[in-house]
Amino acid sequence: MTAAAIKFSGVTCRYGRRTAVDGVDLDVAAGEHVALTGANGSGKTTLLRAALGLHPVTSGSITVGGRPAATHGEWARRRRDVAWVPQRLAPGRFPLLVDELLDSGGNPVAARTAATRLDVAGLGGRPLHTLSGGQLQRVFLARALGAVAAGARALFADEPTAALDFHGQEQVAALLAALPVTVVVVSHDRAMSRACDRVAEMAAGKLRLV
Ligand SMILES: Nc1ncnc2c1ncn2[C@@H]1O[C@H](COP(=O)(O)OP(=O)(O)OP(=O)(O)O)[C@@H](O)[C@H]1O
Repeated sequence: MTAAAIKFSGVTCRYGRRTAVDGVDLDVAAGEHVALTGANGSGKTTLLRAALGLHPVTSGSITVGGRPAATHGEWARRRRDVAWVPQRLAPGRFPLLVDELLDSGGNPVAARTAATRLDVAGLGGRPLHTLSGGQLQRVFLARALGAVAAGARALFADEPTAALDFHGQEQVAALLAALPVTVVVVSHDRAMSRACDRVAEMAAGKLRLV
């Protein structure tokens, strides 16, 4: 597995007439770990979702390992290349079970090993919407670690420790720090920022390096 460089060039995203991400340029080197911080509503989630094709880019471009994504096949590859830990469960999803989610990352054995490490191994038969916030974050992370084992070259995580207890925050920061892939993690958690190589801060849709 080789880590992938990620390049955001002049990325602008809108919700209707509201600009959420405003001309963001960010180069993340292969294997680098970047913490993305900034006030609530400053555009962090939108920026990562845009890189995964979950929100449209109004202008600019995002490449992973030098590859843009435009066609259906290219987006499918992008989602294999970038493991994703979302902030919360998307509304309106059918009642997926924990085991089904873990298996969907591409390496069920690695995902279940990660689930054991993250203390959620016993939840396999439960529908996702019945989990607590912290349990759900651990399950999403276990799935993403399965995706990395299956060959993902980067991992994006959106506030993966927000619902975790103090021990969980330290555990997840250490786990992400040890990953040999490129990591971009949205976090308000200082332990996570310290564990990263670099901190980038967003303010009102724009990015500045700290
Ligand atoms: N579905 C949506 N429809 C309309 N506006 C949205 C939507 N999602 C986000 N926004 C707006 O886009 C802007 C950026 O939101 P985003 O969720 O990217 O911020 P964030 O930095 O991740 O915030 P937080 O730290 O609170 O998670 C905000 O002004 C927000 O209100």
